[in-house]
Amino acid sequence: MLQISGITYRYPNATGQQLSVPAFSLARGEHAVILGPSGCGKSTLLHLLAAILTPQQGELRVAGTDLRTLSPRAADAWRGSTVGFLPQKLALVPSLSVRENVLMAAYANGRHADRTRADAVLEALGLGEKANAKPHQLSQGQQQRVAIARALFNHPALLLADEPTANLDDGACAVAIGLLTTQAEQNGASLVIATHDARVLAALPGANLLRLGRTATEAE
Ligand SMILES: Nc1ncnc2c1ncn2[C@@H]1O[C@H](COP(=O)(O)OP(=O)(O)OP(=O)(O)O)[C@@H](O)[C@H]1O
Repeated sequence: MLQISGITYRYPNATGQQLSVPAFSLARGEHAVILGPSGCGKSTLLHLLAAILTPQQGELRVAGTDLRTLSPRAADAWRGSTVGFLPQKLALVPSLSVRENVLMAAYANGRHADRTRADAVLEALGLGEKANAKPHQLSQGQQQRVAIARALFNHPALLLADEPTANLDDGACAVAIGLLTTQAEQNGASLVIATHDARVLAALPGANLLRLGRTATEAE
């Protein structure tokens, strides 16, 4: 599903260190956790895996596609059919209903807005009653579930989650990780979570670990 070999990335005009990612691979249906301190490049790596950014060096294959070979247009099409993204800031549109927020995944990829599928995904996430509500009428946890529904809408092979447990208490953290793993499994997707939250590791003992920016303390 995912093969990384010797990739590096530096933002244009950036003065800081470039991101260097160790060799890593992930089989279909497996889970991975990208770990590391703030600023080490976890979000940047998720953007590389989603073909939003392109590495300057190295090999990066996701779901059989060599991401470096994609034109920007082909990358957009590939992302729409292959990747579900759960951003740290959920980016729900306040003026749209919960159902319409989920359907945005279809609009964004030029697909048919399948209301029945949107409602089925919302139902599976326990939000069947909330389809017509606006995001501000939902709790934080419910809003995150809407964003998970939106990420799953296009049947992605790869589900990427950026700091999904930031600002959650222990109970909500366990619920969020349980939801992500269950939904990834039910949808046949591989799950990659970027985090600096040790609770995620504890909740996913079988996950493959990819450590970035290892500090001396962590290395001990
Ligand atoms: N668009 C950008 N242009 C230039 N530099 C950037 C850009 N985005 C991020 N960076 C820099 O790249 C480095 C990695 O940032 P990134 O957001 O990937 O880290 P992170 O590990 O996800 O951090 P956090 O845990 O705080 O979210 C940081 O030094 C950051 O300042």
